[in-house]
Amino acid sequence: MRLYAVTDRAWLNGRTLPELVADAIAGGATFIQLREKHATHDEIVALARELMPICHAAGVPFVIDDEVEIAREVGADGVHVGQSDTACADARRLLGDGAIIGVSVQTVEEARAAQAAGADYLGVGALIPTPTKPDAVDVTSEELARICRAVDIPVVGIGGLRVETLDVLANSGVDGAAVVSALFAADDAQAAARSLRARLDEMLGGGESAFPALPPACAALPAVLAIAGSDSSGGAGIQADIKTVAAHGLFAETAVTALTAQNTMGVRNVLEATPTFIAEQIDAIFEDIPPAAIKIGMCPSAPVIEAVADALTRWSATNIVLDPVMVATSGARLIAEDAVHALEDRLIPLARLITPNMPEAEVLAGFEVRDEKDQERAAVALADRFGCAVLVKGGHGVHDANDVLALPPTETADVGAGVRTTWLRSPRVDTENTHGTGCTLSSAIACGLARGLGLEESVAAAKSYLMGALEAGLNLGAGSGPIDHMWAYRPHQKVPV
Ligand SMILES: Nc1ncnc2c1ncn2[C@@H]1O[C@H](COP(=O)(O)OP(=O)(O)OP(=O)(O)O)[C@@H](O)[C@H]1O
Ligand SMILES: Cc1ncc(CO)c(N)n1
Ligand SMILES: [Mg+2]
Repeated sequence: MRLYAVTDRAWLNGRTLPELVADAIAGGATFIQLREKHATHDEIVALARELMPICHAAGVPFVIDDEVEIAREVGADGVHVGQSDTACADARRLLGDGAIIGVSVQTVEEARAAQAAGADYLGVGALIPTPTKPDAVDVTSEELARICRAVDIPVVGIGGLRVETLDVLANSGVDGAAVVSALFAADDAQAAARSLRARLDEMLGGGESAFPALPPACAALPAVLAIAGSDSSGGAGIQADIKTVAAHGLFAETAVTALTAQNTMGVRNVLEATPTFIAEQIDAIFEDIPPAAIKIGMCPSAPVIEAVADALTRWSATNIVLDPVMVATSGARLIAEDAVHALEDRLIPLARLITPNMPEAEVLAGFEVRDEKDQERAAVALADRFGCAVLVKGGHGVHDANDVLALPPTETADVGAGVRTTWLRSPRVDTENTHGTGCTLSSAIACGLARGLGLEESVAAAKSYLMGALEAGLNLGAGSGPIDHMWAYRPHQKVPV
């Protein structure tokens, strides 16, 4: 609960709240509260449904201010209630033991009463005069310290907190800071979150404070199926897929297409599964736990591709993200020359989204893809040709790691228009350790789709997740090493690269 972000749409300036929340999380926000004082019931429900998957994709709890019924309706992780809102005990009765319930307090007495009523954390403030309350310091830093000493549950300070005023929390015993305009009025919410996190970790000690984890999985946990090759090094392939799906709090199922003897320096051998055995794996899965989304990775030969395509057609599978794996980061080929046609004729037509890197886009588009202009041209050409969405990834580019997403009319519901493109931009993380980034990204996108996110939001959330995994700075192996799929669950301490 180190950096607790309370949403406010007052300063959107052309951005969307999901974009701002994804940026805040990418910058280090660890808890999101949707707060809407004037929106209608339906507007709050719609906003919650957009924000929840983005939070859960990064392992961040999502609560709603005051609206207990809506929290129950959308399955939010909990609520935050004030002294004049629904009582904590009533909220607990409505939402159950697994919910996270926060209470606003201003005195030791209110704090003790909230803890006794079952609160999981407290919000204490306002600590700093704010533009809306220029003369009100409802709680002094001394009273804040007394409240922290009086209870055993986490406490966040709130009210007028920004990087310059965080010192008011020093030595108080709080677990974190709740901020509003410092994040949502900032020109760059991700940068603002980074600055706030850095100051808070410096002041309160690095790492995450103890805080209720996400509620236990509900019975209807969405399943994501990965049809891919095993990477013995654990960094890419089916291993990366399983880790990514688990990190998103979803249920991973797998159909293995091949075994590779591989490490960060290369692939020394490949053992293909038989087409029959691949079909048997997929049939077994669909007969029992049908997946909400599917990620297809390494399919090393035409017979394997035919078997996968036949099985997915047999099951009328949808929400398919196809990563057209051709070459590993180490440079080893992962598909037979003659299999590319089978990929184009049988698998791509089944996909909702394909995610070629630049070399793969070059093979599929039939022209050079060396810069962002080529990336966009290839994405549009492939979306036009196959009628699916196309994400041409920019990891093999020269400058930043910018990916371009081409959306066909079927994704934009704007049938009159042609293919629309949008860029997912991120700074290039200064690391050699990028093994499995493509596998991880495509699986994370499938997780977004499995949670009911739209395609653009799924790609944006997946990109944020991937950035965290890269920035964690894992440094294993003598070659291009793996990334940290579990970064969102670790204390936010940089692993020295
Ligand atoms: N150093 C980096 N910093 C930030 N993002 C990166 C970096 N390298 C790759 N990416 C991102 O990782 C994703 C995968 O891109 P890339 O082009 O590496 O795919 P790939 O070659 O299929 O990866 P893989 O090695 O898993 O096959 C893209 O979103 C890309 O922008
Ligand atoms: C098994 C497997 N699938 C995909 C990739 C792509 O990186 C890899 N290196 N290994
Ligand atoms: Mg790849």
